[in-house]
Amino acid sequence: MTHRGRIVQSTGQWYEVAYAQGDDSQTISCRLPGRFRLEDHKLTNPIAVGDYVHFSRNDDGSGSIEEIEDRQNYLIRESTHHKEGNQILVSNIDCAYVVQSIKKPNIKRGFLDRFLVTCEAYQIPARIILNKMDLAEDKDKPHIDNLAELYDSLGYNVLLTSIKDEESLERLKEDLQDKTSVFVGPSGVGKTSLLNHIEPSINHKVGAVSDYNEKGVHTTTFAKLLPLQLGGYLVDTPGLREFGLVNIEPWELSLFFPEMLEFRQQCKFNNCTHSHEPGCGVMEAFEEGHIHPDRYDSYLNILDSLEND
Ligand SMILES: Nc1nc2c(ncn2[C@@H]2O[C@H](COP(=O)(O)OP(=O)(O)OP(=O)(O)O)[C@@H](O)[C@H]2O)c(=O)[nH]1
Ligand SMILES: [Zn+2]
Repeated sequence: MTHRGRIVQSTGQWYEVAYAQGDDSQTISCRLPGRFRLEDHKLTNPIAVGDYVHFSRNDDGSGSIEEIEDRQNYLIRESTHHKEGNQILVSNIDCAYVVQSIKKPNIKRGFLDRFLVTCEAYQIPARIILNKMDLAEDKDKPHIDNLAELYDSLGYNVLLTSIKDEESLERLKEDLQDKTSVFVGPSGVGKTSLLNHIEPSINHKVGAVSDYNEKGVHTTTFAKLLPLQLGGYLVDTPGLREFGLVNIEPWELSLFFPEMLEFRQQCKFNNCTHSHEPGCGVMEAFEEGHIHPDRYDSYLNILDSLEND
């Protein structure tokens, strides 16, 4: 007889699997039998935190993983152990939140757009958190409103938060309920602070540099799923900062800009990069004001980095 559960943590050899036991949630340490082989040779791990699995119980109280369900999506990073290949960091994510602060540090549009492209490429729904709203002055507000309007119109919900504004945190909690979510964003924007307010039991150190040990050496860390009292999980993975755009060809980039989809079909060349080609539907749409100049600018910047890779 097998049971269904979800991997919430891993040491590389053992997998902690959470499963429902009546109304409660339990965990069991499981091993992955050697017969599981990598089918996709670009990946270095056959199983990842976030995977839904079926396991059987052993006499000693441990479990054996019998089956891994197909993944809805996953985030990868280039493996640090293997020269080639990517490691799945975490799978089955319902929503990725790109966290930025409106001040200290300022909003980084480049980071934001790059990350949204990554989410589109990995088929992970994305939302945006603009944090530290308590630092906004009256003169900043029109700019913030414009930004929120732009990204909302592209299908990325924008949440305005401050750890000093309880109401904004309640809205965020409602958003997170019963979902598996991940927070990403530059250093210092308040990711840890937000997590601590949402789930005080997590109690991470604010301002801690979690990615590196005291000597500044990168430490290999596996992702974890932190259960939320309100239902759902938050992904805790320091390695997320390094993850970038893997395997995107320059001509594909516009597939991940929702506002370009309609216009790219009108391009004369089907491998058009919308940067210099004649008969380009995207450039025409930009000139007619259908694509925001800042987004087109981000597009060109990312294209440039893909072409020079
Ligand atoms: N004014 C204000 N300060 C905040 C807010 N949220 C976080 N901070 C402060 O911003 C600083 C950085 O917060 P962290 O939570 O460590 O930021 P982080 O994004 O987790 O940073 P890394 O761990 O480096 O990625 C701390 O001094 C927090 O107290 C907010 O809403 N308003
Ligand atoms: Zn084009």
